[in-house]
Amino acid sequence: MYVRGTVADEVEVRTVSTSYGESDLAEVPLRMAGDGDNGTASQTVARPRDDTETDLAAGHETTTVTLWNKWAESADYLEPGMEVLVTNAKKEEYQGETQYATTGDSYVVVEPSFLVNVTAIRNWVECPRLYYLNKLSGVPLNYPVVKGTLVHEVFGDLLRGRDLEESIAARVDERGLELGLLGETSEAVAEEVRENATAIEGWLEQGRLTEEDSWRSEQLLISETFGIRGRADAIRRGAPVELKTGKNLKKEPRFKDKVQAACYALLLEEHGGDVDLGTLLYTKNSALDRNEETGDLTPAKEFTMGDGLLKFVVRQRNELAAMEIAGDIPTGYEGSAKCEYCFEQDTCMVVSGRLDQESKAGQIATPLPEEERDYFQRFYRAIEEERREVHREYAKLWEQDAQERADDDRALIDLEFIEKRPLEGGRWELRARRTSSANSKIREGDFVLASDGHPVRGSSELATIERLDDVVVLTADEPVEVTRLDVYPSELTTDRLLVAMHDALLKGDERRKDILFGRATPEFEESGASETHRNRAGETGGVDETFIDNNAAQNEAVTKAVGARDCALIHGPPGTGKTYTIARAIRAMVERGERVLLSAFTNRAVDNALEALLEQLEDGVGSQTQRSGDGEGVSVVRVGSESGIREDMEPYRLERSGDPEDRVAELQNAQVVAATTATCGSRVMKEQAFDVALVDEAAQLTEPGTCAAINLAERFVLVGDHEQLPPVVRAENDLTESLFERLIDCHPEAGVMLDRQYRMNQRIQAFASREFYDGELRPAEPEVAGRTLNDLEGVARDALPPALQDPVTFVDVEGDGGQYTDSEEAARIADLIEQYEAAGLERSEIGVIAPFRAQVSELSRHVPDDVTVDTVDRFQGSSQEVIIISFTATGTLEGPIFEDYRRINVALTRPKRALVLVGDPAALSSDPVYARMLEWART
Ligand SMILES: Nc1ncnc2c1ncn2[C@@H]1O[C@H](COP(=O)(O)OP(=O)(O)OP(=O)(O)O)[C@@H](O)[C@H]1O
Repeated sequence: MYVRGTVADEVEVRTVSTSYGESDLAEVPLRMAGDGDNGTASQTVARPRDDTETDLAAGHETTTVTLWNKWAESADYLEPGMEVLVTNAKKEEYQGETQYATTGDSYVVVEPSFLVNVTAIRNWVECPRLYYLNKLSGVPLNYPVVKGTLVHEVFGDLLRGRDLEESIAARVDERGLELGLLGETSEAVAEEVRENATAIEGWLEQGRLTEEDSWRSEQLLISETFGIRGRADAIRRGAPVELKTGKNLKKEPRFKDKVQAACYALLLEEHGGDVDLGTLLYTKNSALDRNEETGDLTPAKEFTMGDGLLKFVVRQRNELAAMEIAGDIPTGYEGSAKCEYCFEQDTCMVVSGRLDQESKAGQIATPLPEEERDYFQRFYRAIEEERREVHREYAKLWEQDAQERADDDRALIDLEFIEKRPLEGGRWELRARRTSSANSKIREGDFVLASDGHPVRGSSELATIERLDDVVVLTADEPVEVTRLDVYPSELTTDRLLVAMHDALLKGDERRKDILFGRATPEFEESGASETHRNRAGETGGVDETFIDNNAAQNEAVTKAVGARDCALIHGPPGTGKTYTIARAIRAMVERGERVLLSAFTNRAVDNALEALLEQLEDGVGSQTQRSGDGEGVSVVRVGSESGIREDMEPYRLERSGDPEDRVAELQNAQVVAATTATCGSRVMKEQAFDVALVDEAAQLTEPGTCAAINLAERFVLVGDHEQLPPVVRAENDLTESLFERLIDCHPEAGVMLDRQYRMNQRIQAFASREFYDGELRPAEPEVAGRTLNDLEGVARDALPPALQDPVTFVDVEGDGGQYTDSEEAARIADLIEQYEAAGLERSEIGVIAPFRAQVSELSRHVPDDVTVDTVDRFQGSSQEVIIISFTATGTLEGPIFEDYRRINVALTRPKRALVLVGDPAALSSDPVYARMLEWART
């Protein structure tokens, strides 16, 4: 029987005398979420399946659960509000009340929904403080790590039956760029990987891999009971095999390695296995070491997985989870590691000194100013809250059923499996047919969980989506008879935010921090030759040039960007030529011999800006742009994955595989490097340095997200519009305000607002200009101000009903009273589209925006497929000839319909020639902003 609930009050831990001697116990007051009895009491783990929930499930009663002996240690970390799960509990009647207690077979799991990574538990056992430091500063690019990854990849290949030499050659080739950055040659690395791999091959050949041996290479495992997830290197006869590239000449496996194997054993048990054996394969303990007296001759060390070890692992996991939930910082005293043997001792002391943290290793270095320490703490917590939201996403993998996941756009379900085909190198291609056209967040190129029905309980594997239309084509390491795909929540973004913040504060330049914290004012070169500018190459020059002759604000923006010694901020309302201005500024910088980083939040924005830059460079420098730096012209590279980058930018994409020297030359010699801010936090990009970083869409980036890019450069230019969409974050905290917005407030003198727009008819822009830009936004040219549908070929404005002939129209629909959908509005919008079509407009020139996903689905049922229908977020950055907005509100309003007024600004500024607002005037006029909008639309 399992018991699960929330700690209702303080927990008391005490020692009692029993007939077996002294025992610790903890009485946990628990508000029950449910209990269950799976009827198989002999099983070690009773899994909390829905079908096992019984009596108390609906009761939410408070009871007491007694945790005995070592489980009392886990009770030490419990705080009211935390969740606890006890497996194999026994029910007891005490003074007429039902209580529970652990048995000899019980596990106690603290915060089971918080999925802890197996490697995190391993690091935690080594030293909790080390685990924290790794989290803060990330793993830098270094040879042992790259080599370790290569050996693991070759191991996987060998298990899948690939030839050793072929595998080594292919895997080393794939890492050309990283090896180049590390100054390694392919031959030397291949040789070293071969040495390591020989141990593995020898072991596999020792007759252990017989016909009966059932093997599986890497497997992603998630345990909803223990709150652990991880990817086992291999599973042999149902038991975990872990590969270690480090040396171990002792007879016994290292304890932390055993811990790792034990985690996988727990995961496998939950998946129905009965695991009592673990194997650790040390590649540096082979025939090479035979002469060593102490050496064990076989590289594989098998060990029995005792109950004590498995429980120890869960207790360690509990300690880690509890600390993460409470947001505490480990000091190092929690573990038994000895600081004097630790490679990270210096780092540990510096971090604790700079942040004034307690550490077993002690403190050195002077503390950061108090405001920086406060900032660190605030953002550390904010990022960790964000991480918790990602963990909640994991929990939804088993808490929601298939249909709920699909309705949330997080899964594609009910696929019909077609086939699995072996690929070269031992991987698999999987195909399945979609049986519905349901929407989802899953896109081509995504990494997803492909399963035969359930992502956690069934057979599942991480797979890449190669193609996504009626048939889904995936590639994966292992064949899965796929019938369902789930979004795989990734912590990579949060990991990188933390590292970016750490780098900005602990490694950051003092002048930069003075600017970020408002302690100094940004400086600019004066125009005129008296002031000089010196770039990294030592060349000088003044900003005394007209860059753009038909738009004064854009010209000022470029001048500021080029002449900024610290930073410049370009505020660009919709359609004001942000991309054009960025491109012109980069061209000017490149002409001055500077090395430039071009970044943005999304791949789409990076590609747009790059496209504009390529046009500029061809106009300006007058020579071909090219990828590698050894010819004439400006060398430009785009760093990112093949699936993320737009096809026409592919020629500029930095290839990662190939000869290390060539690859690294291509990157190092590039004058312009374009990458998303997430990629700027990658190990490869962190090795790069730039004179200046230009960041587009900066108002949509969190502060640490922006830091990932600007950390790499001496000065920076942020471009964005804080009156449009804010950063996309799950939690409500400090991350919701962008660095761009904060700096515009803090250093208005560093900002320029682009005030001429090239998109909207004058009538359309009037409201947004007044409401969001103090009336300063104006059409750039008479042609823009006067644009109408008549200018479009084949369109006759007169053919439209009179109401639609005006560039802005309000269509009054009372609505059906639904909360998130409105079928009346949807039906009316379908009619409007027909009317536009009848007047000669192409459907692809019309866009429909709705505040809720549910209304987007409703609209999709009414309007033809080739009309784009979506929420505002998907429309940001794009424009259409005609935009129709479905307000989906009847009667009254509670707060702004689009959550935030900035969303309505985005919606209203997408059209070029016609805007139609569809809604219930009674509801809209109850909000002052919408009331003003209504008045404008109706006049
Ligand atoms: N100085 C200029 N002279 C002529 N055309 C311009 C100028 N600046 C921008 N444009 C044109 O205006 C249009 C919008 O420019 P751009 O795409 O750079 O705007 P944006 O501000 O990036 O747009 P969004 O609001 O969608 O992000 C483009 O067609 C561009 O060529």
